[in-house]
Amino acid sequence: MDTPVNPRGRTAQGARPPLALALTGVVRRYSQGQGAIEVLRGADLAISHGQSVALVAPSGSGKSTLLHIAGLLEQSDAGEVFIDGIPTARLGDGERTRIRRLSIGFIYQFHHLLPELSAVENVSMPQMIRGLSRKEADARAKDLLTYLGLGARLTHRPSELSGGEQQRVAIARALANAPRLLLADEPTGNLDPKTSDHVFGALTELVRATGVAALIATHNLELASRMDRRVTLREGKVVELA
Ligand SMILES: Nc1ncnc2c1ncn2[C@@H]1O[C@H](COP(=O)(O)OP(=O)(O)OP(=O)(O)O)[C@@H](O)[C@H]1O
Repeated sequence: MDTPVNPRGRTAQGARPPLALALTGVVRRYSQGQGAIEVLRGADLAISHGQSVALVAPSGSGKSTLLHIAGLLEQSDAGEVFIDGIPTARLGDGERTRIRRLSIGFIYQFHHLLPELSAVENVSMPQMIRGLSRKEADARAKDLLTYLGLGARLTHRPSELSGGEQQRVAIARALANAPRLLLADEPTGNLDPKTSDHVFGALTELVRATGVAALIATHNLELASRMDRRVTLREGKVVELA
């Protein structure tokens, strides 16, 4: 079943606000050896503001590809990606980077924190890039980290934190600029089951508290059941799950 998408998320009367994310007819091919594989073959997906969606699909089906395209980290070969109603396919790199910085938070499986910076500095950095003063950025970073239970770890560097703590810093960093859309690629994939449950709990709580729209790839069905919707990838298309 293909999801019918009205990318700007409006009713016939034009009353509703734009969707946080809409993908329409997204195609992505990679050359492999002599030939090419088509990973996404006209994928459609619409996510409203405040909605959380789990992406549960087999390894190699294209989850990371879809997330990278939705996060404007990668270009599609065809189709359109609307962020907050803005079509992005024809934008240049500078404009795509600007939208990404303003509107999108990304959490990776491996936290990708800067090793030489403390927890607070890692979370302050994206805010300062956006133009906030160090004082304002640090204040928000401390609030977020404390909310995530890291109040006693603010000045620790990543190497001084556990895997679960590092991933909570990565969650705080992704939400630091109050994005409209949060994308996460197996955010608890490298954690043990108990830590994974704890980190995912913190993530879902923060998603609810901030009202950010979220698309989270996970192999964990129990964690996926806590999201508003579940989707999968079948033959390069997004399919809604029960
Ligand atoms: N840069 C690339 N060049 C060539 N092929 C690629 C590239 N990136 C991904 N692929 C291929 O596209 C397919 C989908 O990859 P992708 O990483 O999106 O899958 P995934 O569902 O995220 O997998 P996993 O759950 O194992 O991380 C795979 O067959 C992969 O080999």
